[in-house]
Amino acid sequence: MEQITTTVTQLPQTLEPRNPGLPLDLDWALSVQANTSAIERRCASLPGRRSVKKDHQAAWLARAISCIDLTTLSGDDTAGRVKRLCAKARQPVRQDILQQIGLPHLTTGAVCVYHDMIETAVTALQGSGIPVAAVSTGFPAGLSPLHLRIEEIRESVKAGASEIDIVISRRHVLTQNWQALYDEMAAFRTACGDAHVKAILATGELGSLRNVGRASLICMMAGADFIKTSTGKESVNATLPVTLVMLRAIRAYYNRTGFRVGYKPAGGISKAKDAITYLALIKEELGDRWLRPDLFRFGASSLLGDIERQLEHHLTGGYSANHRHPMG
Ligand SMILES: O=C[C@H](O)COP(=O)(O)O
Repeated sequence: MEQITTTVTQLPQTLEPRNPGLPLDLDWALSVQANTSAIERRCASLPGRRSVKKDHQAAWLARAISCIDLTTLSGDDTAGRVKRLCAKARQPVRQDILQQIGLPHLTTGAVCVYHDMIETAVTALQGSGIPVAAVSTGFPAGLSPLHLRIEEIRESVKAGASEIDIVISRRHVLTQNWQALYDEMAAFRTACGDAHVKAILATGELGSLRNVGRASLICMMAGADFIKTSTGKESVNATLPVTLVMLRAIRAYYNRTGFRVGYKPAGGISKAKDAITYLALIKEELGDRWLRPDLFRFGASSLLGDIERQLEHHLTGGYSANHRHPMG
């Protein structure tokens, strides 16, 4: 596969104007269809067809690291675990490896935590420029009262989160109540203020790829900065078919409005080779501009460990044991 051309250190930070959203265009949303068998065929051919040449592997893996929202979302999270995670975000790979690949200042894209851990993460990341993302709005089910979900966003922004990962009400999609979905998303966006908002669709619970495509468009119309597949807690999380549908919705939205919305697959992505497959699909569907942390993130708790092992293998020829790459 062709090399990623710019190195991570040369990447500009956020350049994009924020997506301001549009009035709800129901005709457009309802025109979205999804040919499931064609989508599945295209995705099935992808991992075998795309192979990254050895020389380019380190650049692709480094790019993947720069796009990780390094995540811990467990009921037993502690300040100690979050601090260790933040140290890992600051220095995701052994320093000698970072030196060898010429990226001594490589960091992850963000750290993603529950509300209670925001202040700990903000303090631990001070001076690094790494943003803190908080999951919000009654994550993962999103079934608490709307005014409390909105208040939760405000509290998380006040606590220092600069990115808010909201969950949509799946029932609005399942009952085709697109106006309610649009209004909810618009209210979440307003509550976020200057913080960027990622709309988690929980695609494994939306019933069909067509619903995924329609919900993607509606959330973008209501001002989402990113659309994200999953909470990581559904029984089916990020998949390539869902990714293809969401990327095409992002492309359609860009073609019509000129605004670039970001994409975040999340849940169950734990292997370096899978990360490269995702990057390759983004490159094919949206182009290089989307392969940067302001427009692309992996939501992942254990992907970094495997990438670190693969980088080490690439540079030394040997694999280290998993326990040498603890996450938190
Ligand atoms: O948003 C991130 C996900 O919750 C992480 O899921 P994971 O633990 O399967 O990597």
